[in-house]
Amino acid sequence: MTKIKICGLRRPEDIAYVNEAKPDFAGFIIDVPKSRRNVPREKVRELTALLSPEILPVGVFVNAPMETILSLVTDGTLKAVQLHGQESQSYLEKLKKQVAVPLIRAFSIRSPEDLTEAEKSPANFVLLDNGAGGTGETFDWSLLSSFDRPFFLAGGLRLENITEAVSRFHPYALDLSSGVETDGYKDKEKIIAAVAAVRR
Ligand SMILES: O=C(O)c1ccccc1NCC(=O)[C@H](O)[C@H](O)COP(=O)(O)O
Repeated sequence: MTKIKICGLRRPEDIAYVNEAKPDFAGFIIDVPKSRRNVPREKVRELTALLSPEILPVGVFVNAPMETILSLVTDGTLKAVQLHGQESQSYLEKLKKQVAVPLIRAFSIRSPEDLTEAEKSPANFVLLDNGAGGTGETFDWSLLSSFDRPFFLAGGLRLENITEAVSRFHPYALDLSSGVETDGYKDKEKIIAAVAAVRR
């Protein structure tokens, strides 16, 4: 069954919402000041401590120093890591040798060549997204027709299009952020409805 990740959690209320909805993954945008969903690394520990143990906390990083990631993985704060910047393949391979948690590499999909790159990635999972992340916009899904590895589908997913996304592409997981927000904040009812729709 397709899994679901709710990304961009930053308040204790957001954690209460996901604890009720029970998605598979909860994403935290860590040390990315340009994002309105930014959570400083010191606060991530407080938030993940409130998270229900069956939900996997994922740290989302943009060109972060590797030490930041290592400290949050080795102390058990994060159970998966998503690289959403311009991290090189050697950075990813070095990190992979040092952590035992799954690595998710994000790709911005604009052309068939982007998908070819994603297919070759040494990451445990790839996440196919639109733009730099958290844009609330889909990419051209028709490009996905021959994509051939398990993937997280991201970018502009919301209640109105997740059923189509699951039935057309059978992704490993869906990743939602803007689509489960109202006025820039996570919306409990939208989160609950999205998780229920994917589980159906
Ligand atoms: O959400 C952000 O603000 C963000 C900023 C910088 C890097 C990544 C970011 N989000 C990563 C995610 O995994 C989002 O859930 C994904 O891009 C989908 O976002 P949306 O289109 O808003 O559903």
